[in-house]
Amino acid sequence: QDGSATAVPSDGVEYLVSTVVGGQTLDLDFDTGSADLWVFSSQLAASSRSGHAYYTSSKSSTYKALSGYTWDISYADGSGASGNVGLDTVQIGGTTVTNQAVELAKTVSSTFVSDASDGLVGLAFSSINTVSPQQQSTFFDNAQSSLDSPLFAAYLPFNADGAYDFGYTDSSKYTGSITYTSVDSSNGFWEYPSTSYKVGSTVHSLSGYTGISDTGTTLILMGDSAVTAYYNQVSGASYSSSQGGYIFPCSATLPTLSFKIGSTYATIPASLLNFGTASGSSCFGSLQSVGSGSQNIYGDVFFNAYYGVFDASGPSFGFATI
Ligand SMILES: O=C([C@@H]1CCCNC1)N1CCCCC1
Repeated sequence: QDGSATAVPSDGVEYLVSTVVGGQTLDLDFDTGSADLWVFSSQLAASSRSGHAYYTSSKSSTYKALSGYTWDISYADGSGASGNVGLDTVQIGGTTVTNQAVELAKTVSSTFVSDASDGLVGLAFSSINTVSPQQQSTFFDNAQSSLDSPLFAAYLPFNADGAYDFGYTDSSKYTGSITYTSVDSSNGFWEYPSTSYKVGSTVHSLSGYTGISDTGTTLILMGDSAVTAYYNQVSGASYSSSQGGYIFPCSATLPTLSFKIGSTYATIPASLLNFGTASGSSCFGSLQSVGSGSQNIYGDVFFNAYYGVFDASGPSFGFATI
């Protein structure tokens, strides 16, 4: 059944969605850049569970253990988690999946202990799920047959409650029309060509680059050529190793940043490109380096400006101004 679940911004880093797993309510981070649904669990050391809600399988009447199944995930930001696996009923908004693979954490890295989420719902393609010996399907893959349309959408307005819509697009959440581009899912991501960007009105080529729509990443991460070109246009900008990225005087005038999603530019307004105070009168940029490779990562800052539609028929990715 179609449904919508509220996404609440949490300390500007992530959006959390209240999710019921085997009758137990957890605040989970919806991550279109990975494909594991994992939760803080009673199997974690008490020190790792501190400050978090966690799932206890023995308290669920619908839990079924998958004996001998394990999972172990490492994210590009250096964080990670691992544990064992069972099946249970998962309810998100009005959409319920029975016998969803629920990955119970036995270990989580320190960033997860300090972050607000009680786990993640992976919404990338099931081909990159880490469960062994048999890969498991995502909540979205399992839900598709019960949805009017095989799609979900992310509405993540800046500093305000948003939503994830399952099975339909909600025209009250965007203006104008949704522009779609074909997705190449061969790497397991919602990935598409992204071969040009603009700093203000100046056009630059990004030959061979792709973009990945990742609601689990906070910022916009692009190749070093684009990041350098952008901050060259910001007076007083510099890379700060202590702050871990580009900073600039909070009084600086910022240009807009646009990048192609397929053949259509998405434009991020200057207001969203200042992520906030780094230290004193220095502010931290919402555009940072992805490091090596030719995959740009378009995270929550992108979704602060655009309603994002993840359509499994095709597959395709669509976006519309919010
Ligand atoms: O590991 C990640 C991110 C980390 C933050 C949470 N989302 C997944 N990647 C981004 C997408 C390409 C592969 C690496």
